[in-house]
Amino acid sequence: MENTTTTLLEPTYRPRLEWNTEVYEYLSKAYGHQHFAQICNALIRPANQSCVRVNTLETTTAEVIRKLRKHLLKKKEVTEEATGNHHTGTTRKEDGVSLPLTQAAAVSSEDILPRQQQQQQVPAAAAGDPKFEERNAAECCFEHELLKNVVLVRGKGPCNINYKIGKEDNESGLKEVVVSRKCGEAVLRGAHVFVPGVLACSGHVERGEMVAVSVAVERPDGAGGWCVGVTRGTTLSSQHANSQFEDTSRSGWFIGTGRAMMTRASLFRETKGVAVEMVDRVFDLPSFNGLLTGDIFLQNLPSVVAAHVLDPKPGERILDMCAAPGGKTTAIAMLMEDKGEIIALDRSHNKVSDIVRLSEEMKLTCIHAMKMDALKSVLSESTKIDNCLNQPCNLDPRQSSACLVDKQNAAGSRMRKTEVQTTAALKSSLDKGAYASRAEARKAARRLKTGQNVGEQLPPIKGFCPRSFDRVLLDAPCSALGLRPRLFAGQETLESLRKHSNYQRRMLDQAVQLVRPGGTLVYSTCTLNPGENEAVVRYALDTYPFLSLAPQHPRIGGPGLVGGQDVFDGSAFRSWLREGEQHMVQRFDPSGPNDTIGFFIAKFAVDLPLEELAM
Ligand SMILES: C[S@@+](CC[C@H](N)C(=O)[O-])C[C@H]1O[C@@H](n2cnc3c(N)ncnc32)[C@H](O)[C@@H]1O
Repeated sequence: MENTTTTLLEPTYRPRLEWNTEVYEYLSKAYGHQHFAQICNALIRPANQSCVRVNTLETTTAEVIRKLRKHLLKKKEVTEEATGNHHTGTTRKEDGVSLPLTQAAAVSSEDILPRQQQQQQVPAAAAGDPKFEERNAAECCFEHELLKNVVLVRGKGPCNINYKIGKEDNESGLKEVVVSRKCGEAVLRGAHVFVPGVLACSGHVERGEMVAVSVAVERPDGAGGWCVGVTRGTTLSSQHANSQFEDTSRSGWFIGTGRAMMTRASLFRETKGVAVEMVDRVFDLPSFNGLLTGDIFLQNLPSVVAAHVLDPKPGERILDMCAAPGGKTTAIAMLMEDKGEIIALDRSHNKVSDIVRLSEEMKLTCIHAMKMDALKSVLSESTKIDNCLNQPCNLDPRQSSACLVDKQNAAGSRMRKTEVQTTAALKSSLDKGAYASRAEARKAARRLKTGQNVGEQLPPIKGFCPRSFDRVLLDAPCSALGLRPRLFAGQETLESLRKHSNYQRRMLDQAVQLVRPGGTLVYSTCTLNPGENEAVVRYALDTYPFLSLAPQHPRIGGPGLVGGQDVFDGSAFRSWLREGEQHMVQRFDPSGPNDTIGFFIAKFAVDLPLEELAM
C-alpha cells in the first residue's frame, strides 16, 4: 500500500492530510485534481460556523439566539481575562472574509497576522464599547435564512498562535502536550483536552502552567503502513520542544495553547477529567458543552436538511434505520411535533442507549429506539405468517405496525436497561393495532403498569412488515470521508470503499421494502465517495423501477456527479447519475460556499411495484 499526502501551508497550522494513494487518485479523478485539492484543504479545518438546531417544542429560535449572544459576550470577557489579551485595534481579513473585531480579538498584537492577509485599522472608539461588542455578538449568531429552527454561530480561524509566550529567558518557549488525533479533532471543534486524549507531555509540567498543544497524526511508516510516532506516557524532551515541530516533518501539529489542569504525573495517572483547558485556539469555535441542554442540539447543517427533506408529518409512522446517536431522529420528531411514531434502529446496544438518552433530554415521546440489525429488518414471509396472528401484515400499511414477535426465541432474551423503551414501543405499537399475540400484548401492558421492565423477559422484535412505514430514512454507515475537521484519511482503501458501497446496497434492499406505496425513502451519507452516493442511487433506480428521484426541499447543497468511473481494477464499472438526475440530489461540498461537512442526500418516491399495477 502506498500513501499520499496533501499539504496546506499556514503559518502555524500546517496540516498534511494523508491518503491511501489509490483512494487519492480515484477521488482526484472523480472531482478533478484542483477541486479535490480544495476539498482536502477544507477537510483539515473545521467549518467556520457552528450549526445549532433548536428544540422548537421547548423554546423558540429567538430565545436561543438571545441566550447564545449573551453567552458569547461572556465567553469573550473570560477569554480576554485568561490570555491577558484585550482589544488590539486591528482586524484581519481571513479567507477573503473580513472579520468583525471580536472575531480577531483573541489574538494578541504580538501574534503574527497570517501572511498575505490584509490588516485594517478599526476606530479606537470601538474598543471595549459595549454596544459595539453587542453588535458583533449579533453578527456572529443568527437564524439560518431557510431553516427557521437553525441558529448559526460564527467562529474564526485559522489564527496564528504565539507559542513562545515568556520565551525571553527560555528559547524553547512553552512546554508541550501532544494529544491523539481524535482528541485533536475534538479540540479543533471547540472542546478542551481530556485526560484520555493525552499521549505525551514535556517533563515537569505544573498545574496552572501554560502549555502548547499539538496533535500526533499518523505518518507513513516507510513500509506501506502508518505510524503515530508517539506512545502514551512519552516524556517530551528538549528535542521535541515546539521549535523543533515547526518544520514540516514534525510529528505533531500545533492547535493552540492552554492551561494544564493537573501535573504531568496526574495526567497519566488519572483516568478522566480536563487535562488542559484551552485558552487560545488555531480555530476559535464556541463550545456548547452543557449549554442550554435539551433546548439545543449541535448538528451539522446537512443533517438538519436531511430531516427536512424527509418531510415527515405529524401522525405518520417513520423508520430511521441507522439512528444512533439520534441527531436526525430527534430532528424528525420535532418536525412531527412529537405526534406519530418513529422507530429508531441501531445495531449497537450502547448506541441505542444514546438515542434513548437524547430523546429523553429533548422530552420527545414519539421515538421508540430499539436494537436491530437493519439488514434483517424486513420480516420474511414465514415469520409473518407465524407471528402476525396469521394476518397478512401488508393489507393496510398504515395500520400494520411492528410485527413484534418470535415466540420461539422470546424465552432466551434477557432485557437490558435501554429496552425499557422497547417495551414502550411494544405497547405503543399494540395500541395502534400492531400484530402480536394477545398473550404478548397482555404481558407488555403488565410490565409497563408494574414498572417491572428491567431484567424482565421481552419478546424480541424481529422485524417489520413490508410497506409498513410512511417514510424511511436510511442514513447509512459510510466511509465518513466528508467529516471535518479530519486530520487523517489514510484508513480507507479502495477495497474498504467497495465494502461500504455493497453494505449500503444491502441496506437499501431492505429499506425499499418497508416503505408503503406512495411513501418516501431518503438515503444519506456523510462521505465524498461517489461509489457510496451516486452509485448507490444508480443501483436503486436500476434495480427497483418503482423508485424515482423526488424533488428536495430545502435545496442548499449542489448537484450530484454525472457519469461514472472504472475502479477496482476495472472489474466493476460504477455508474453514477445520468444527465438531468444530478439536480434531484443534494451534494454538500466541504470546499463550497456553505462551508459544511461533505454530505449527500437522495430522496425517492416509492410507487407500487409494476407487477402489482398490472393486476
Ligand atoms: C451515520 S451513523 C447514523 C447517524 C444518525 N442517523 C444521526 O443522525 O445521529 C450510522 C449508524 O448506523 C449504525 N449501523 C451500522 N450498521 C447497522 C446495521 N446493520 N443495522 C443498524 N444500524 C447499523 C451504526 O451503529 C451507526 O450508529
